[in-house]
Amino acid sequence: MVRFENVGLRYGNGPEVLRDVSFHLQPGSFHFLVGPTGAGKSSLLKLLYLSERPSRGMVTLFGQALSKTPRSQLAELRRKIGVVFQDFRLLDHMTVFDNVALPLRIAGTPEKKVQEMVSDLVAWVGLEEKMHALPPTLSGGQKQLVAIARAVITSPKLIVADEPTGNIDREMSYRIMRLFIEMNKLGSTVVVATHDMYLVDRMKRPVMELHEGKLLEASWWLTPGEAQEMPDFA
Ligand SMILES: Nc1ncnc2c1ncn2[C@@H]1O[C@H](COP(=O)(O)OP(=O)(O)OP(=O)(O)O)[C@@H](O)[C@H]1O
Repeated sequence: MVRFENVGLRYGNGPEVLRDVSFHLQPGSFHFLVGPTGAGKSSLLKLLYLSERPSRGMVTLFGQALSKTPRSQLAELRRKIGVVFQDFRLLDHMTVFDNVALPLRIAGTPEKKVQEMVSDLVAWVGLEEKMHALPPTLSGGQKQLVAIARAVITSPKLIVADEPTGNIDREMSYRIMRLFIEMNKLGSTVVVATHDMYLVDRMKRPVMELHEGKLLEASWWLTPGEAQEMPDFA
């Protein structure tokens, strides 16, 4: 599903912020990505959602080596990846419904199907009553639920979340993490970068740890089958 081999990343002429990063994610797996501020978590995620290209080494996504993928085909790969950011990145002048519908409309989905899928998904994240609200009228947690709905509306194979529960209270953080678990149980591979070690400890999912741009040995791994059997929280 995802393979990194001796990957390095530098911005411009700066120092390498990721060094010799190698790992393999199986389809349907769930991983936390942790490490101190500046360790390179966001940078690693940018490589995963194709916003940066590695300076060296090899990244393979969905069986396709990125170095051999022409730029024109990157958009197609990106459509298989759902991304969630700490700061939501919603369009404030568009309703909850229209924000969530955006990826479908860009893909040319027939409007009747859009209406059906978006209504179902907004209800699934628990925001039925806010369907026609504008993002600035929502709480931070509610905005994140909208951002997650938008990220998963196309059933992406890979979901990447960068600090999705930063600045969000504990109860809402659990609700958000449950949505990622649900998506994982439906087959998406999920990677969540976080500082919230309490959440990591309670969820007992495999952890990848970065330190000064190096990936430390992962302590343990779950097969996708084992992952399906896991309780949501310990
Ligand atoms: N666009 C950029 N240009 C230059 N340097 C960058 C850029 N983005 C990140 N860096 C540098 O790369 C290093 C890793 O940053 P990154 O944001 O990936 O770390 P992080 O682990 O996500 O940190 P945090 O937990 O604070 O979000 C840092 O030294 C940072 O200053």
